[in-house]
Amino acid sequence: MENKAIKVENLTFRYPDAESDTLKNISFELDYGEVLGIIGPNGAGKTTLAMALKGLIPHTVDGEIQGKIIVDGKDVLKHDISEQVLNSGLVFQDPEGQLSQMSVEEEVAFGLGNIGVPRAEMVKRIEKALQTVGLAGFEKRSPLALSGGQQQRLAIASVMAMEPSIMMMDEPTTMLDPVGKNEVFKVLKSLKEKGMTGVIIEHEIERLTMYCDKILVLHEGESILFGTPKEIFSDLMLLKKFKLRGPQVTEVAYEVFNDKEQIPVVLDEAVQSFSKELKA
Ligand SMILES: Nc1ncnc2c1ncn2[C@@H]1O[C@H](COP(=O)(O)OP(=O)(O)OP(=O)(O)O)[C@@H](O)[C@H]1O
Repeated sequence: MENKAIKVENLTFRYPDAESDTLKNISFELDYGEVLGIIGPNGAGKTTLAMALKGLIPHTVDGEIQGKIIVDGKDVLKHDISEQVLNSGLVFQDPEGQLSQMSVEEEVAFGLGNIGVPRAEMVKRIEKALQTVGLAGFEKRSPLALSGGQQQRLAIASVMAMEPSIMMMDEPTTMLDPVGKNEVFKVLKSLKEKGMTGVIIEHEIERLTMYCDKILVLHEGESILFGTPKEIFSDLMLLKKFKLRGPQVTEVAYEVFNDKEQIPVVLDEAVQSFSKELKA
């Protein structure tokens, strides 16, 4: 039996008064336990797609939508937004903008209260979520007194505690300094190891290759490429056609290796390929 975490079929969307479609006939599937990275230039439609997967489109953001979106077995276009909260959690770019409560533990509790999680269960979930993102011991602090990386980890904990079947993140590290970025990527890596199903919009291609199972490349609202990081990033010529770059190791290796089948897309792989080349 077919059981996909996400199934998108011929999704087309147009904002009210827009002259053209922002999403054009997009189709892809994601299995449970897989992480999808969405990349593409500014204005390609990445955030719009994330909002559609989450059900914000069309339930809170208006527009003309066609096609099918099934997330965790539910038809997003037919279900009310309140049901989507349980389905998929969304972490945004701006860490401070998504925090509103007085203390770290209240921040995590807030969403749980909204979905009616009983008190005892809430305490357990808060502890587990803060532990996972490395914020145990910060329960009583003000979210606003945290660093950017800590704030974003708190935002992730708040979403995680709701136990959504799919975690969605829209550029969760873009506004962070290198230390904050590393902190968040470490958390994402550990969530991935725990079997998280996720969707992440991210500009840091090097990072994406490390923990995404699939990559979707959007360009002017169209899904131009979909596949494994290896399939997508080793074809540099194709990426360049759409003004995208590959991981740095791939770009360097492309100049060195004749056998394009052997082009690495992650650092570990590159080290192996280069040492083999040097020995040859
Ligand atoms: N509410 C809206 N009404 C009309 N057009 C919109 C609206 N929101 C976004 N758009 C347009 O839809 C297109 C896709 O925007 P979107 O934010 O989804 O792209 P993106 O790939 O996430 O870009 P970025 O990388 O800059 O965040 C853009 O042309 C944008 O101007």
